[in-house]
Amino acid sequence: MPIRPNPSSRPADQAITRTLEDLAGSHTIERTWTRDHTVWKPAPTEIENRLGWLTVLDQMQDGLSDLRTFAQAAREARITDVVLLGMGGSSLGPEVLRCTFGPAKGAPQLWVLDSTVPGWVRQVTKAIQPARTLFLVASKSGGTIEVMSLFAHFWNLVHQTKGHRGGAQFVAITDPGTGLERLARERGFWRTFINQPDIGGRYSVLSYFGLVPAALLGLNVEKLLSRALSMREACRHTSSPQDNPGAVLGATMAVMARGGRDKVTLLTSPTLNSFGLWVEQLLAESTGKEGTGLVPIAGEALATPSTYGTDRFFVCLRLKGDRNASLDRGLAALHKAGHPIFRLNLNDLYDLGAEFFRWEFATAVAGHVLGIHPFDQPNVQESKDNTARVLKEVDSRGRLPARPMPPPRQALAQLLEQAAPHRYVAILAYTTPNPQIDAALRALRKAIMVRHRLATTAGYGPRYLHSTGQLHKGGPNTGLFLELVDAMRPDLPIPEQSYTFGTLAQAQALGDLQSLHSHQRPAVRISLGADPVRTIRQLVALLTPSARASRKKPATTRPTPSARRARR
Ligand SMILES: O=P(O)(O)OC[C@H]1O[C@H](O)[C@H](O)[C@@H](O)[C@@H]1O
Repeated sequence: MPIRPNPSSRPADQAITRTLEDLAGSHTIERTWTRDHTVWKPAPTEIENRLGWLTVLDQMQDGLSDLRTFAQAAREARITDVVLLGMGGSSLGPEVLRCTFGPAKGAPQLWVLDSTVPGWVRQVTKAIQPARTLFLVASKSGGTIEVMSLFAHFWNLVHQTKGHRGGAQFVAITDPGTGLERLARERGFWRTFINQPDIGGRYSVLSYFGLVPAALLGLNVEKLLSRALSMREACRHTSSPQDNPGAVLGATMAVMARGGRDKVTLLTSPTLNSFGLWVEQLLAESTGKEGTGLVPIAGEALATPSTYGTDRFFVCLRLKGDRNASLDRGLAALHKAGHPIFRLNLNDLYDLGAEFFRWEFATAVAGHVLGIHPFDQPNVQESKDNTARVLKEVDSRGRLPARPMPPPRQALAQLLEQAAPHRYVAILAYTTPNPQIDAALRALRKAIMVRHRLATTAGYGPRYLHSTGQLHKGGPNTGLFLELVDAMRPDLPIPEQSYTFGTLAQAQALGDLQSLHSHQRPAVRISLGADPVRTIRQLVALLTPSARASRKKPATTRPTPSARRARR
């Protein structure tokens, strides 16, 4: 078994074995492969037309030479940069490939832009030479507000640049018959990749949505696919699901969650750090509904075993030959302390292809075991509707609705007084990432984790809305939400819109806050002011008692009645 047998995990091992036996008895794996929707729900809605990821690899294999020719043509056109405009399933897989592999020699640099925060948009705008950049407009639905706003911005920019090649600098990836497909035709895009429509965004990394950027990065797409294909074959094992790597991971995650260990905590070799961005969307959006779900914890600092509560299930992705010393030490300590660990070993970076498929299959299996629908996202729309309402208000009143924001100290205290075992803190940062912000957010997570022994997540807004946002509202009511909102200065107009990028980002933050409150989720909003790094560091300081103070009084927080209720 992948879980180390020790006194604390033995009952869990038995439950996993029983679950795998049940999967065999109910023919769940065979029925998954024959696309039987009753594996998940009695009605076929958003199931029978969402299982294309099981077979898309074959179509992609047939398209390999086309992808190669396309990437070669981009090189010959002396493209220096590729900017991908997409959200959620259309951006996170490419972001993982970008961070993990980087561009091959002679290949253009890839920028993945999945934000409306003006500073972030400006950062990418400044970094590229518009006349020598290719824009990948990636959207399954072809109408996502962020993507269309970014498209309008870069379309304008390109057309204001000397030597531009207009529509020839744009490529679309979308489903058949979308508004984006039409737009691409009307504006004379270089190329449109029409994706198989029966694949949901978060299961699309091994389709055109992931493989077009992979080809442009100069990756060996054939090798990536062949690893995915091997894993797919392994995931066909039906008679003994214990030999099916996807089923084992899925059943284990679900059993662990049912037993209270619902924080799937990803620990990786340093090179694989970004993998969590993709897994977060897959697990959270697929399973975070009907008041249950897996809570993915990625990018958290590895800490001493006593810092973790009994709600953790660790999954380790270890890359052979990477700088693994600290990971190995941390794992050994966790193992000794009796924490359950599931280990996955990658021989080289291309094994990522296999992992993508394994996790997709595992998520579908976990969905079955948890009894939820792993292919819809019922609560994502609410925040979009709220954002639209806020924007309408801006249109009629000429400004964003005023909302009192308590001082940071008060807001943080108000949120964290509800800390209790099994809860988690989600930091939702509407700002522009840079190494200082990343470091400050990491420090904030660590401070919360050490002081309150809680799992933490951190996501940039509006990116997280298309990733963990579903879980926040539809999953277990155990999250404490800390929205950190940038001043959005200087702002940036969106061509042909009455609102700016800054207003859109603010409206998204406000819209999501309203959704969280309407689901009775504890959520506070803190303004990051003119100096976001400083503000975040101040929050860290509030949680980190000075050495002298901590000698006098141990840092404890008396749980409030609502926190006590949240305890299981
Ligand atoms: O690819 P698109 O249609 O633009 O969708 C982008 C994202 O939108 C929504 O938020 C969905 O919840 C995500 O699953 C999806 O990946």
